[in-house]
Amino acid sequence: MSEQSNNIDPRLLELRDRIDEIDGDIARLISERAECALKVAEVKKATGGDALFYRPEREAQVLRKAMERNQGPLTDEEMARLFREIMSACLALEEPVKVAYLGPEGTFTQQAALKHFGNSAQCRPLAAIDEVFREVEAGAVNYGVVPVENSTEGVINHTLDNFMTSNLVICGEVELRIHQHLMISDITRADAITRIYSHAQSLAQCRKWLDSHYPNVERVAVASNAEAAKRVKGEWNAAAIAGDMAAELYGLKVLAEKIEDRPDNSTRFLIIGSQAVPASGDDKTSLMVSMRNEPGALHDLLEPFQRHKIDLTRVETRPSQSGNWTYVFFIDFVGHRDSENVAAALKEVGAGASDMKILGSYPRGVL
Ligand SMILES: O=C(O)C(=O)C[C@]1(C(=O)O)C=C[C@@H](O)C=C1
Repeated sequence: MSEQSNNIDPRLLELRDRIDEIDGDIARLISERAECALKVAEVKKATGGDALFYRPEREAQVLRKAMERNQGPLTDEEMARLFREIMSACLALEEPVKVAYLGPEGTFTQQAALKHFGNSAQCRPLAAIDEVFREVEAGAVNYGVVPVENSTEGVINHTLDNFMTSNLVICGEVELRIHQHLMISDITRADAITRIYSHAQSLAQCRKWLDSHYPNVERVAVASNAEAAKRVKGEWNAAAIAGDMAAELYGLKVLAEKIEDRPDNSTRFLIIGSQAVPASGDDKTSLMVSMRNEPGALHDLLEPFQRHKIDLTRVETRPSQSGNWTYVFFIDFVGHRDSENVAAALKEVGAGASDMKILGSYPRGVL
């Protein structure tokens, strides 16, 4: 026995033996679970047609159960995160899911993709939101991840506009707490910063902090936070505002942490795909409606939701691409399109609208 293990407290040795035993049990059970997933894949293949290995509604149920069952001491979120990874590995055994996200690597959208699909998914960065839509439409990937709204800065219009012309459906949502950091490279002189790079939304989310700490420094908007981090690598007088992943990916040093003006700063992302998702038991629906431009039109549009006791979670207006002074409303509400009250409300809204498109019903974000 080494000198070191001679000195170890016997209580610690005993506890570690117990942990080894438990790990053995967990490993056996995970393997058993993976065997089950393989059998599920066999059943799906035997059913024929377009076998759907990834099941968003089932995944949401598994994660919710993991949280409900949890008795501590781990938090419900930690427990669900562990199950998220187990399920991601099981799905990869069945068939790896291919996901495109708004890149480059190191963006918050990549973080959202990993949070939603786990580390066993095959994730690929694309340069623009339109490209993510296009790759999913072309079938080059199974799903796409795009940002849709930020709690400080509002909607990402580009994503909403894509839905006007796309036939893809929303299959899920992910919410991410966004922490912005000021970062520099190893050649940057921290006392000589004259330029700060970031995405326009991130610069806006840190406006007050920048006003008080770097009032005279030029703020340069670039295509993404990861792009900002990349640029800083070669510049001695520049800093970037980006998240943890970008700092790690480009080996940057964080000079100031969590500089976002609002501590509850978060971004919502959508999972887009080509197949409608059945009800999971706790779902949301997104809708796109165009209305004639008349007094009371918005009231008439929203009235059926109130009558059928449906909770609206968001109403957004965008100018229509087809004509002057017509508007398109993006509406999110609680409930699945197959449930009775939602189906009834949708029928009435559709009858009163000049156009209506259901963008999808999908499980409410669990993690
Ligand atoms: O239940 C299924 O349909 C499965 O394929 C199993 C499983 C899981 O590991 O629990 C794996 C992937 C699906 O996305 C959902 C759940």
